[in-house]
Amino acid sequence: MSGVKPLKVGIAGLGTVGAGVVKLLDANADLIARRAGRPIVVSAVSARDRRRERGVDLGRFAWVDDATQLATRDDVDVVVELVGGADGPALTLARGSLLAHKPFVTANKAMLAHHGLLLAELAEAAQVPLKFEAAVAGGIPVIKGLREGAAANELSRVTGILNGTCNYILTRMEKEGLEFGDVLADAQRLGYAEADPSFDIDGIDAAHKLSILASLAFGTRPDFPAVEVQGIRDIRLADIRQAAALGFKIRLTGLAEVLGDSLVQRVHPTLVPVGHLLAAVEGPLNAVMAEGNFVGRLFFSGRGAGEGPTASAVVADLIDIARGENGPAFAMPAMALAGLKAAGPMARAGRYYIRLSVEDRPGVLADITAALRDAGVSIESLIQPASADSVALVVMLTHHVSEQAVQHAIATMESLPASLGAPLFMPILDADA
Ligand SMILES: NC(=O)C1=CN([C@@H]2O[C@H](COP(=O)(O)OP(=O)(O)OC[C@H]3O[C@@H](n4cnc5c(N)ncnc54)[C@H](O)[C@@H]3O)[C@@H](O)[C@H]2O)C=CC1
Ligand SMILES: N[C@@H](CC=O)C(=O)O
Ligand code: NA
Repeated sequence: MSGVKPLKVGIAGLGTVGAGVVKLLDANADLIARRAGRPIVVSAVSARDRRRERGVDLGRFAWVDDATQLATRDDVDVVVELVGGADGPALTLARGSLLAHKPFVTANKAMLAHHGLLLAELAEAAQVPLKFEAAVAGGIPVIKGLREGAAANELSRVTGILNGTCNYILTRMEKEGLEFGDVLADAQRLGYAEADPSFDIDGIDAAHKLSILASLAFGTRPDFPAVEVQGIRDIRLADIRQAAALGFKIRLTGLAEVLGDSLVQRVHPTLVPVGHLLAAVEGPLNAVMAEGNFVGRLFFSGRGAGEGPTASAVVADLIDIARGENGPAFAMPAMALAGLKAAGPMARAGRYYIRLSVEDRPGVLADITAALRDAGVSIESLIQPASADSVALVVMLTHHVSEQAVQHAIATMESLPASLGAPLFMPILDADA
């Protein structure tokens, strides 16, 4: 491909994803050049520690101590940000690159969830692409799928498993009978977890991604603060076993849908019927389901975290840029994105799983059932799994009720003298949802 100008890439961040991008560009260089119409080469890199062993030869690239300088270097045509963090150097680099009219690629969902609208506006003003396929569901081409493949459809709902770390933890608990804390370190070692893993396990990472998906799907401004979030920290092995006995798996799901003139955005551990597509999503896999008014149901699945899959998505964006593609970041021009009010938590209804720990003594079950009756929550089944010592676990599945009623019953149950901590509740996904 002599005579063709290569696309010169500056990479900030050489951790799991950054090193993966260098390896992939090396390994598939010829194929990528044929598909992109020109070679894609790394010209300059920046990271915190120059000497760290990363399994790649960095001697060929210019080393830049201050990553934000990549934005203005003549040997950089496109900037790839793989540092992380909603603000700080990542945001400075993003703004600097777009203001310098350089295409910008990022895997940073935290930054996009907080500043996506601003960055989209800057990209449009500069008429350069802002690309972030890696930011949602790692290697799965779901951004492209919604932004381009489903662009002709009105989308009514997006549901998904959006965090590989949580899915990996829940699956290993389920298959190996391990407790939550036993598995987290493995997820970190395998490169799935965020630098601060509480972003994963507390559902914040999934919420970042959900707010990006909602914007793409519904033509709304990314609204991360409006996402209602609960993570998996309180899920015990006993919940997973009980759910399995009742025909469910526990998955951390994200749901976004437009209800009238308001937007539901929610991340919550959920009971998924074993026959449902999302129940088969295991380990670090992610999945996204979207409903279009002409295409029907779309189901995307694949690896949502880790070096190879995430690098694959970053390089796909670079190939688009090398080809000259430059569509709007969030499927329509930033100024056309609407602001929808958040649907209140009390607008919801469905079936729920409730688990509480109580002192094992006479009269407690009667108090629990009274709390449910007074709140108007009707119970489909109540189970008291065998438990040790003087602590009893009580597990209930409700009939279809309002979440407001469930929350009311839970508040009463928590205040009972025999209560041993905050009850856990999880929505149950409908089999055909
Ligand atoms: N690991 C994964 O599976 C996925 C990660 N992401 C996102 O990709 C980004 C990078 O993630 P990882 O590679 O996992 O993180 P990491 O922690 O492995 O790597 C971060 C890199 O940034 C460098 N860095 C930190 N501060 C810097 C600064 N001021 N200037 C220059 N370099 C700096 C570090 O030295 C390191 O090389 C994050 O935004 C993350 O949310 C997205 C999808 C999947
Ligand atoms: N920490 C994230 C990485 C990918 O986005 C996850 O576990 O999904
Ligand atoms: Na993706």
